[in-house]
Amino acid sequence: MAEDRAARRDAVGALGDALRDLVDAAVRTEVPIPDLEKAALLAGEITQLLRADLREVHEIASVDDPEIGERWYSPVYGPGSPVAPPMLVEDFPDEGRCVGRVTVGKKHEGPPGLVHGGVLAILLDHVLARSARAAGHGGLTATLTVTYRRPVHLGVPLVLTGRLGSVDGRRATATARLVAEDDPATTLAEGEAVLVALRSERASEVFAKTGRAVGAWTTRSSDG
Ligand SMILES: CCCCC/C=C\C/C=C\C/C=C\C/C=C\CCCC(=O)SCCNC(=O)CCNC(=O)[C@H](O)C(C)(C)COP(=O)(O)OP(=O)(O)OC[C@H]1O[C@@H](n2cnc3c(N)ncnc32)[C@H](O)[C@@H]1OP(=O)(O)O
Repeated sequence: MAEDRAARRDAVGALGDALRDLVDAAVRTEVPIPDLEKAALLAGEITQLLRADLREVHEIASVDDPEIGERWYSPVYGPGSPVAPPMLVEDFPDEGRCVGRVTVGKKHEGPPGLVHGGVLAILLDHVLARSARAAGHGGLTATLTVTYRRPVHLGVPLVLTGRLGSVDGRRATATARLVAEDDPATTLAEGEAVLVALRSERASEVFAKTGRAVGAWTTRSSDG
């Protein structure tokens, strides 16, 4: 069974890679109209193939692990998601820190040649929530403040560092910083967040439709 899931994860990741290539080509192509029309037909065939067995919207994917919050279709880091950049994240739980590495492409463009600010916000939100989660203080983002200091260019390797700040009952704070890999001294954007763990009874309500125990966003203590 474990082996089945590993094989399925490989296949999900391979499809994700292929679809991300497709999305990149789709948002950059200047081929003639008949080729666009042909591509639309071919894409429709792929859709039919995948629709043969679909989850409901609240259902958790068989490749996921909801207890630790590993999401194979996460729009931020999910290997299976065509819309994820995807960001690769390393956790340093003892230091309350995590480091994300990502290069953002054309599909996430805002101003010409620059990364969309909303996309920077989602990347910062992820490392903020994750630095707390990795240190055992998982919660939902209650507030998120983003400061955009310099334009961030497409196609440039970026490094995001999230750091857990204070913890007070179900509430934690975190800060994050975004830099270009080749210029780590210049801050491009910063994030600050308050993360609040759901009380367990509230979590049961919020995640009821998934039909599964979802531990990663919930307080595990009785401090609620
Ligand atoms: C696949 C292979 C790759 C491998 C990857 C492997 C692993 C990946 C693993 C993990 C990934 C990790 C993490 C990243 C994950 C996700 C990041 C995305 C995060 C989100 O996308 S998340 C969605 C958006 N988010 C919401 O959907 C929240 C909606 N909202 C609510 O659900 C409530 O609003 C809530 C719960 C926030 C509060 O509700 P509540 O009823 O529990 O609150 P309550 O009043 O009891 O307050 C309790 C204490 O929090 C304080 N407090 C409350 N609100 C505050 C605020 N705004 N500012 C300051 N303090 C606040 C109070 O002051 C009190 O503090 P005190 O106890 O000291 O008085």
